[in-house]
Amino acid sequence: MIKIVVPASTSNLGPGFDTFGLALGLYNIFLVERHPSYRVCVIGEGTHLPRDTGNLMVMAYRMACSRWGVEEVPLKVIQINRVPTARGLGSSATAIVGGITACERIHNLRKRVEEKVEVALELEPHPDNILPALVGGLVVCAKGEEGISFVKLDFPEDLRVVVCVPSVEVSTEEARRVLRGDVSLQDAVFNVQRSCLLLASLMTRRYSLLKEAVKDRLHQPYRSRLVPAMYTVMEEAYTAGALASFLSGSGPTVASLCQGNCEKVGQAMVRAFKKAGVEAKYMVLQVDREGTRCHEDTDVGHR
Ligand SMILES: Nc1ncnc2c1ncn2[C@@H]1O[C@H](COP(=O)(O)OP(=O)(O)OP(=O)(O)O)[C@@H](O)[C@H]1O
Ligand SMILES: N[C@@H](CCO)C(=O)O
Repeated sequence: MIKIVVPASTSNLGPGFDTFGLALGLYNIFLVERHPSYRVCVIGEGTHLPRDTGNLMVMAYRMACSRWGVEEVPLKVIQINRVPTARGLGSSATAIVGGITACERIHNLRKRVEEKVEVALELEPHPDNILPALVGGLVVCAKGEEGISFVKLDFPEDLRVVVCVPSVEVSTEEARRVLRGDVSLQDAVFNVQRSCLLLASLMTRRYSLLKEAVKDRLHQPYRSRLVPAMYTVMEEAYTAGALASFLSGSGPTVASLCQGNCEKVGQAMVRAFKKAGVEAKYMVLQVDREGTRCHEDTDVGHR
């Protein structure tokens, strides 16, 4: 049996829409072995997920087999999910990366990251959750005619990510539908400035700049109507000592970067959601620096 461990991720980080992704120390585990027919068992988050070939992990496995010219063998998959689904924490990316990695391992292939991303993009067209799930750390990515370009950067070790996960679900599809197809030059410039400032302030540890650097005009203003009290939750996080606060991916989770005060920030965000009538929970997470890892023929413990 092969154990594939894939990290959750938060993407966009405010202004870097479809560009920035950060791997988180929260994992979905896929236990995989050859089997006479496809079988999927889901433990933990997402018990509603399909148990057959309609499961995204299996779809990704089959897609990789087809693109890489190997004959698929049916799999038994046990998913141990810790990443909440439809919350902007890259759950679908873990499934896609899990399936592609299963193909690589089951069929003894060695593929470059770029080749894996190419397959993944057929199932999820934006790379900002896929790449951190694969390689870990803070990833800057760009999709072009020649394929994917990306750089993995070292995220400051002293920062934690406090994620506040509300009980409401928002699908990525819905959260992309509410966006505008065109943007003004002013808004484009606003986001370019802040995206660059965000990377510069993280790389030089100038944390006092982060609050300005995570402001966004391309997606958060439109998504705020899908996420009750979104801006209030961010404000309360700042009051409690957060350095930066933004919508995690397409939401509805709100993520805050903290150097200290993690519990205080988490509790403040939960209270703000509650005031708006929404139950929520928080988690204090490290950044994952390794990305997807595999253990073969091991005694499978639950990580
Ligand atoms: N762990 C998983 N295993 C298998 N399929 C999944 C998993 N997580 C999500 N999916 C599938 O991905 C599809 C798209 O999910 P969606 O983008 O709405 O949520 P998400 O990926 O959990 O959210 P996000 O990417 O914002 O974290 C869902 O229909 C679901 O079937
Ligand atoms: N960049 C994507 C991430 C989806 O999780 C979006 O914001 O729609």
